[in-house]
Amino acid sequence: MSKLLEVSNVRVQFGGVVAVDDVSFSLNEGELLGFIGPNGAGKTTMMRAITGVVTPTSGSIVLDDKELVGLAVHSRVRMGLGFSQQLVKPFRNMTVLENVTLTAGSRHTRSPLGALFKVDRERDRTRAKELLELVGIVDAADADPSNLPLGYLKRLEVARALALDPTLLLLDEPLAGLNHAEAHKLADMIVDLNSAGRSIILIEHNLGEVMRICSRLVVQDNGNKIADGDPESVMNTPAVRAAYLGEDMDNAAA
Ligand SMILES: Nc1ncnc2c1ncn2[C@@H]1O[C@H](COP(=O)(O)OP(=O)(O)OP(=O)(O)O)[C@@H](O)[C@H]1O
Repeated sequence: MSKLLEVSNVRVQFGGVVAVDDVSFSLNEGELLGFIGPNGAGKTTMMRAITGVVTPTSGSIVLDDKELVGLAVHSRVRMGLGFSQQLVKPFRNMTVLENVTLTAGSRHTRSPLGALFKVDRERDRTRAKELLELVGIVDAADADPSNLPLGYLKRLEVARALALDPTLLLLDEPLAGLNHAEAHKLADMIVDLNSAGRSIILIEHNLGEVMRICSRLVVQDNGNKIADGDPESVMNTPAVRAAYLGEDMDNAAA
């Protein structure tokens, strides 16, 4: 299996806080990797280092044999990176379909204005509709996102990430705030995306779903990587159990 992403010795420091401390891991093509750890472990910071929102103090991040560090976010998106954020922030003055259409249009241009002009392009609309069908919210295509429940918004966020047609999809807590049935359904959808060939890194606190769907886990605690391997042996690692002490593992896995 060939390597798609290689993160080497990445360190991110905010003033006196070392959020990510010399972390290395890799992702093979076609993998669904769970990236987990307790609150404040530095997971989102690592994701932001990969997307380019934060700049590592040191280290290297290579996607498809190309160094990402130093490149702007839009360049990384063009190179095949797609991501959904922890906090869902759709454009509220547009319908759900327009939100995804606009993102699909932004694949063709760097300028937000250019993307706006492309909003009516039939090709992007058709693609956007397909994606809404894929994530199961096509019934809300004409709705204003501000009227939608969180379960829909989370799936809208995934559809927007997919509109960029990424080689590597980074999902930051897509299941957060969803009830058991909604989380299960969205997790199944993530599996489907992966089965269709999409490589995925899933940052998630819902350990039950992570254990169910991921083929490998990387665990970060307090900025350090403490485990990397198959889900069962990782969760049985003493360092991982200790990291989650204080968090109720049974609750986390519920
Ligand atoms: N922009 C920032 N400026 C200063 N400190 C930050 C910044 N972003 C994150 N941190 C700090 O870095 C550490 C790691 O935070 P991060 O959000 O990456 O953790 P996390 O594992 O994603 O947490 P959670 O699971 O709670 O979302 C925390 O101590 C946080 O306060």
